[in-house]
Amino acid sequence: MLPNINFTTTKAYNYLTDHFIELTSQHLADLFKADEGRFEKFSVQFKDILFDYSKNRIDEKTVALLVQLAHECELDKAIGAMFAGEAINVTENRAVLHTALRNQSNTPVYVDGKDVMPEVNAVLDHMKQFSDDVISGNWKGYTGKEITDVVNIGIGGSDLGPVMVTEALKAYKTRLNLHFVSNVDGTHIAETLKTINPETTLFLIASKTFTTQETMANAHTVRQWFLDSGAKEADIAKHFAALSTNSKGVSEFGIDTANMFEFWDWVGGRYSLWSAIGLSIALGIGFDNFQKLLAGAHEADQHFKTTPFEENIPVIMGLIGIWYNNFFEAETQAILPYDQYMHRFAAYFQQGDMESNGKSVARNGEHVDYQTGPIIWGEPGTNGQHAFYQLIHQGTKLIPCDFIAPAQSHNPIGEHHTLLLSNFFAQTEALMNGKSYEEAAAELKAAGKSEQEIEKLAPFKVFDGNRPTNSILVKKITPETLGSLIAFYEHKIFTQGIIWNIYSFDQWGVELGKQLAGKILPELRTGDQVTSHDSSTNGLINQYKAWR
Ligand SMILES: O=P(O)(O)OC[C@H]1O[C@@H](O)[C@@H](O)[C@@H](O)[C@@H]1O
Repeated sequence: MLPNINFTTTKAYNYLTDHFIELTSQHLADLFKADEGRFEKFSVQFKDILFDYSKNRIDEKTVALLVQLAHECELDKAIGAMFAGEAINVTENRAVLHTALRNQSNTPVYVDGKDVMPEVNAVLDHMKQFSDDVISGNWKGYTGKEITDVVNIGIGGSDLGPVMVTEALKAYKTRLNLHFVSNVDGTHIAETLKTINPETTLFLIASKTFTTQETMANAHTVRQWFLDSGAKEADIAKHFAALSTNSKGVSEFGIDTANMFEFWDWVGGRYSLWSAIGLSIALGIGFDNFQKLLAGAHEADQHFKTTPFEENIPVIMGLIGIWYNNFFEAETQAILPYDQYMHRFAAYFQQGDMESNGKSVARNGEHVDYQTGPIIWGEPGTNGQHAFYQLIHQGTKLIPCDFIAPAQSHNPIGEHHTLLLSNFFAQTEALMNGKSYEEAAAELKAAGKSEQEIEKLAPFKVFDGNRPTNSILVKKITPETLGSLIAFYEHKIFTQGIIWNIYSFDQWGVELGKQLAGKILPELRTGDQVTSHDSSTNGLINQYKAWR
């Protein structure tokens, strides 16, 4: 059972409200000047990951009160309930056990009295054997040729994780070329089909439910394309595999259940890259590396489960997020990886975070009267610097940012990585310190500007600073560190969901779009004028019919 506590009624929340007033008058740069030990105090190293949260608008009292808040909200109990396989996804009556998928220590994990580890391990063995076979060329297509290309067809959680991870770990690429088709827009599949050969392509139909409209439409299109190219029904077994919880749906589609990689309803879609949904990852970077990814996540799980909150990276990340979301009224959170390979990391956690904590009904069924999940966004540095950092530095909104960078590059070309990292360090420093009027004026003077020009220009060159950031410096982006990093973000989301007293593992909001599209689809199939909606929707549909 999850606790049911309105965090705004806790003692800690009350203290934090007063403390917030004290603290907002202090500039971050002054907090650093006043305390030489700030970095040591507010940073945690976990293996090859250094999490520095000292450039946040916090002091020791803030951290103590936030930790008290976590205790009052019974976060420890909630963590225990998740790892123990309790049905904490209450609205779907399901356990939440992505942690069991990477439970490399193999201790039993029970769901309804049954240990799930034997099944988890059996699917992992199947994935190993299959991916080894395909990568080695042992697995042949219907004309006897080796597989060269793998197309993953899936959307949302059945797409974003594998895309993000295979991009982030491209340095570990096997000989297979990966493609991902998600959008129901025919352009996505059409453009992919132009680049592949049916004789040497393996299609992975990735869908937890095996009913998702987009995925089914794309799957049927490729199946037809495959048969039209000259293959027979019997050849499908050599070119199609399914990653799903729905074995009935898979066999009805015509995929041999021997080529089905199963997972279970206790794996949430947006937490499923660790499951059979990760088969494209195993094919793309090799099974050993996939297993290292799981091992890295498992280590982060142990850290989350056993470390006191004061030293617990995902708990601190979550609490600091709450500090900005609920006290500073920050609406968004930027994730800024200084690593080109991680260019889909923010997009991945857009789903991870926003689908999990984009909720407004508390666990007691009542509407919340406080803010919940933030808007997540971001792009890799340094690209973002030349696009939207202007607003982060000088806009009117407070945007807490996570800066992530590896100390070692997989591509150490010339001075590139040093240049990249100089930007990484400089940005968080500048966001913290800002630039005073006097400094701006002095710079203009040094550039030879007249007193009059200085007076005119200096106000625009002032930076308030005091803008908060986390810095996550990792030694290198390896499968292990990436696995840990993803798990930390997952547990950050969990921590916040517990404190906001919401259910983080359902997604009823997504269902609405599916229902509405299902209602309009039959209307689009005829040429008849539509009058059943509001005037805007009718007008748009009728104009579409006139133009198509
Ligand atoms: O894996 P399937 O079942 O196709 O779902 C794909 C995606 O569908 C969406 O509507 C959401 O529910 C996501 O959480 C999910 O990842």
